[in-house]
Amino acid sequence: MVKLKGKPKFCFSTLQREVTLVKYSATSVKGYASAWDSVTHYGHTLCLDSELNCGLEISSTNVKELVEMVEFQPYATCPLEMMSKIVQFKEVGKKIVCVGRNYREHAAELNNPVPSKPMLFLKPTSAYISEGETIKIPKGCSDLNHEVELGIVIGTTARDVPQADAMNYVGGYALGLDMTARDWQAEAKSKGHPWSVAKGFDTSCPISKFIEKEKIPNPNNLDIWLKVNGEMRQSGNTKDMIFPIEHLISFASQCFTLEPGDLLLTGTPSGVSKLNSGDVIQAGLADIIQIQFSVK
Ligand SMILES: O=C([O-])CC(=O)C(=O)O
Repeated sequence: MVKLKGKPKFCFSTLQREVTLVKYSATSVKGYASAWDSVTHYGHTLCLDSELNCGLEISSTNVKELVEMVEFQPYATCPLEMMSKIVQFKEVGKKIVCVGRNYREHAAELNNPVPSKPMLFLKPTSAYISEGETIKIPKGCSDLNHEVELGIVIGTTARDVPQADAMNYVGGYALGLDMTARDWQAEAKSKGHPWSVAKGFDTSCPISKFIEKEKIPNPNNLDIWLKVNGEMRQSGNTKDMIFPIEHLISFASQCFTLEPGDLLLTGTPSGVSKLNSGDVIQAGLADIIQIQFSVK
């Protein structure tokens, strides 16, 4: 049991009820919790002690102490109900917005020009698979490629947001693969057709579980890598993105209303290569998360 010292000072309203944010420290994360609610928030289940309306019982084993009351945080304008929902972004999100050619070396390896503004395309959410499921080489595809990417999970509805405010709309992150039928993409490119089939087929978006926003203080400087059968194929850093996260969110929000749970995939570093049935893909984001998928 962790007890708050003194009276809560900072309150804000959610759709449900008035809550107070408190800050607690843990060995690995810092999180925010409501003192009068029982919510799963950033992966920690927090329960109100009914006797002490300033008390919190935190079920996570590594929470050490309550640090302080915190001031109103812009991202907390997302109602707590919604915040706990975006952890389920695969279920609640309505779209996957992808960015093409956001790393110079990747544009060069496929002989593509570097874009002067973000190049966006969409995948359907039916493309999602989670660990334990298999990437299926689509029938008729003879050149399935991996593209590892940092994903941004939108936390709050974003429309025409300026770059300076863009990070306030981030709810969290995920590590994703933008699986690409390269032969189908090449054919579409040559005919001036869209990439929907080459990029949006079933199982074309293997994705990690939700990563808490707090775990990534600077998403614009993160090692990102991918191995096939234990061999490193892609090894990059998000600092090499042509358009950083703030730019991408701002730009994308001028094209589409970004809604809570939507995913923005930020482009892939160089090293993409052909996959075969039986291959095993491992990918990682700094020391934050690793994923594994097999190909069939
Ligand atoms: O298929 C491509 O090369 C475009 C793309 O998605 C990326 O650059 O991440």
